[in-house]
Amino acid sequence: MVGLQLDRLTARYGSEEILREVTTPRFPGGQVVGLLGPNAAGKSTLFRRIFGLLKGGGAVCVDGAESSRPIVYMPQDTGANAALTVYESVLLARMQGRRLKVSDEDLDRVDATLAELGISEIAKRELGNLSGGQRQMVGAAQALVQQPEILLLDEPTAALDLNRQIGFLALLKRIARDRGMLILVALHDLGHALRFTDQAMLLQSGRLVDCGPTASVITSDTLWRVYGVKARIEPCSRGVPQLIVEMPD
Ligand SMILES: Nc1ncnc2c1ncn2[C@@H]1O[C@H](COP(=O)(O)OP(=O)(O)OP(=O)(O)O)[C@@H](O)[C@H]1O
Repeated sequence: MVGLQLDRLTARYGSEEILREVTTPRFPGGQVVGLLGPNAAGKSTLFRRIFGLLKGGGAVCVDGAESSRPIVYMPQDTGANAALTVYESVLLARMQGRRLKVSDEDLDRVDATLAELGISEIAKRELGNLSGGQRQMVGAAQALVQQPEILLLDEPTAALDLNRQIGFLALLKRIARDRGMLILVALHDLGHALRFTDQAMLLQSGRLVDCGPTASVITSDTLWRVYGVKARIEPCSRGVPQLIVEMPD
């Protein structure tokens, strides 16, 4: 099964150093790993660096991959080519790096991905006419249809309503477990992170300040230190950890 480990990764924009020697343990396939941290902490930059869009020091170590291009990245803003339908855009994403000839398996995979994400009914709509949430789901479909071994998702739930946020994150957890995929997902909702991620990486000003099982990373102490928020974590009646935020004075 695939694994990913980051070894002293750095990245800069011009002369400004953004990532400062980010080193992690090996994350194995089958897990969902939350990438957490305040605005401008460097989450998107880390994804770009892992995916190879940015160069820098250190190493992205992938082991156990079966394909030559195991990583797929869904950026925060996936953009929209208005001339394409949803179906065409997802098929186009599927064909990236493959032979030009579309097979029945490719078409089946597009259908299955749209169905899995609950967006089959908008397959024939043009991208330019979609709502923000619909566009975000299509972006997720474009990423998942490629059947990556490692998937990097940058705030994939930011435009989704509560029902779809929960449905989508639960789906990610199932997909990771069932297909042995490693999913790294940047999230601002720490309650969702507690519920849906196995491990978490917490970034602050380009440094990894904590990494490990999510419940050990999201604590009253780190919330105060990193986010400046007073909060406590308590299990609900079903034992699921809940984040209870205190109002600022
Ligand atoms: N193309 C760029 N050129 C120069 N600086 C950039 C560029 N992209 C991002 N930055 C800077 O790098 C830092 C990290 O940005 P990044 O987008 O990685 O943060 P983030 O943790 O994803 O933030 P957010 O939660 O707000 O999306 C910020 O200070 C940002 O202004």
